[in-house]
Amino acid sequence: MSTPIVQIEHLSYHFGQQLVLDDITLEIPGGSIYGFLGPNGAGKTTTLRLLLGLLRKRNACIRLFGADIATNRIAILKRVGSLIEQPSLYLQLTGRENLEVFRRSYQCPKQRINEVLEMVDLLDAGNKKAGSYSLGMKQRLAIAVALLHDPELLVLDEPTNGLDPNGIIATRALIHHLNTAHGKTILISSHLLSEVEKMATHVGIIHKGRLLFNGTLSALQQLKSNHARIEIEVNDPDKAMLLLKDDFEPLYANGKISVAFESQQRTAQLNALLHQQGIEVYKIFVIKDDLENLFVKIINN
Ligand SMILES: Nc1ncnc2c1ncn2[C@@H]1O[C@H](COP(=O)(O)OP(=O)(O)OP(=O)(O)O)[C@@H](O)[C@H]1O
Repeated sequence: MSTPIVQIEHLSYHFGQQLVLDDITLEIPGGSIYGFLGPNGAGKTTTLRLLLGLLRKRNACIRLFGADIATNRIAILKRVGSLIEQPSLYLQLTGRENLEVFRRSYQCPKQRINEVLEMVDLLDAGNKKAGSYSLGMKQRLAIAVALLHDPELLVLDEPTNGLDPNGIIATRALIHHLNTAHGKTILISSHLLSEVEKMATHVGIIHKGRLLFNGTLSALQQLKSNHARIEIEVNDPDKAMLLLKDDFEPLYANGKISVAFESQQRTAQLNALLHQQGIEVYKIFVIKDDLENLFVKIINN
């Protein structure tokens, strides 16, 4: 297996007396979109700042591309593009001129400006002043700046924050495109599970400085289906409750019976049992806890 692009081992961090990160261990595989998810104040930005060497800690075990950030910061940052704090754009300059300013300091070839404008879908708006851009366009221009030196890893802190629905969709599409068409590994933080669920291949859930989940999105969704229930609507709920009581631990609420989902076979058994006892089954379906509920459950554990 190839070395993960990011490896954090047992990372803790204090601001004064406050423990902000508590023994964080995670890995981000190359080629992934890693959604770093947590409510406000969970410790996402602090983790990202430590990762990029913007905050320092002695003996923190943080490796990017297999090298320790503490001793290889400059070499590592050449391979990383990031958007952590507010994008620092010159609003009186055009999108193209903004890129030219950064291109000179990064010493990238001139043609790179057109390439990154195209990547973020701003080629047509490149000659307009950044001050006239929508928030979503400004965000895309800032991402274009982060892409100038052709980084392998892109770190974006809450990239959809404050955007309108169209801006959110465009940013999501851009992240997906950068990953699939340009091979970028992307780390995005977010406080919205629904957002992460739409973009990420891998997920880390952080709450109060502790990492509660780290794995693939499908593993998280598997966890979700383990929380699924079967809902049943019948002509005689009282009789059905009696029948199911011993084997299925049914719950009754709002005129509906529900039992924990175990397997399709078990669902068929339940249906057959009700049918054999003369109960008419009007509806029987699996309801999955949406990830939002699961997230709340995970963080409340
Ligand atoms: N420079 C700082 N000095 C002191 N405390 C800080 C500092 N930066 C962050 N904190 C505290 O550390 C904790 C984690 O903050 P952090 O910004 O990492 O969280 P977050 O998950 O990124 O949340 P948000 O989405 O609100 O930015 C919070 O309690 C915050 O108040």
